[in-house]
Amino acid sequence: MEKKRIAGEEAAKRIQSGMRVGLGTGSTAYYTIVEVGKRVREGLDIVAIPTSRETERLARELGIPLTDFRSCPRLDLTIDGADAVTPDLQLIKGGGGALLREKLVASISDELIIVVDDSKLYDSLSGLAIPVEVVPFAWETTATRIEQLGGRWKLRERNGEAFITDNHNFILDTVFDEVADPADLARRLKLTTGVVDSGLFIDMAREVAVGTAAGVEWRKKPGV
Ligand SMILES: O=C(CO)[C@H](O)[C@H](O)COP(=O)(O)O
Repeated sequence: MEKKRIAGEEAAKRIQSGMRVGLGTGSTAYYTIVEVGKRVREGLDIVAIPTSRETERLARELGIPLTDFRSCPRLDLTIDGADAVTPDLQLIKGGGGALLREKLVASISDELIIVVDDSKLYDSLSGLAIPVEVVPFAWETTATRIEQLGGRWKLRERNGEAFITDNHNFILDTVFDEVADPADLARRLKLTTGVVDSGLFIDMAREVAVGTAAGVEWRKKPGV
C-alpha cells in the first residue's frame, strides 16, 4: 500500500488551481483523491469528474467540487490507476469494473497520468486478464465471439451473481495467450457486437508514476 500511496500522492502534485480534473478509480487513485481533497480544503480551486460511483461518493465526502460532461466537455488532466502497464505505456484497466467510465473520462482529457505500484509493470499484455464490458443481452453469444478472436473468458461474479457495472452491463474477464498487437486486439474487441468496450487503453497515457521501494519513478511514453 505504501508504494501505491506514494505514487498516488506524487501524481496529485500535478494538479493546479483552475484545472478540470478526471478522478480515477481503485486503491491507488484513492490516494490521489484523498490528497486532492486535502488540497481543496487548503484552497485548491478545481472541478472534477469521477470515473465511477465509488469515486463520486469519495469525492463528495471529501468536498471536491464535481462537474459533468455537459458543463465541462474537456478536462485538463485525469489521474487513474491501471492493472498492467507495458514499456510503451499501453494499459489494461478495469480490474475494479469501471473501465467504460474511465475510458470516457480519459478520452476527454488533454493528459492521462497513470498511478501504479511496480507490480503492475509487464513486458507485454500476453496472458494477462483483460476485462471486457458487454451488454447483458445475449452475453453468451458475445463470449463465443470473443472465443473466436482467440480469447478465453470468465463472467465476472460478485457474491455468486454476475457483477453489474455502473452502466448496468456485465464484465467478461478474458485472456489472450498472445497479444502481439494490443491496438489490433482493442479494435477487434470494439468491433464485436455486444462488446461495449475493453480494458485496453491504447496510446492514451503519456506518463506513469510508479511507486517503488526506492520512491516514485516517472515513466514517459517513448518519444514524448
Ligand atoms: O481500472 C481500474 C478500475 O476499473 C483500476 O484503476 C485498476 O484496477 C487499478 O486498481 P488498483 O489501483 O486498486 O490496483
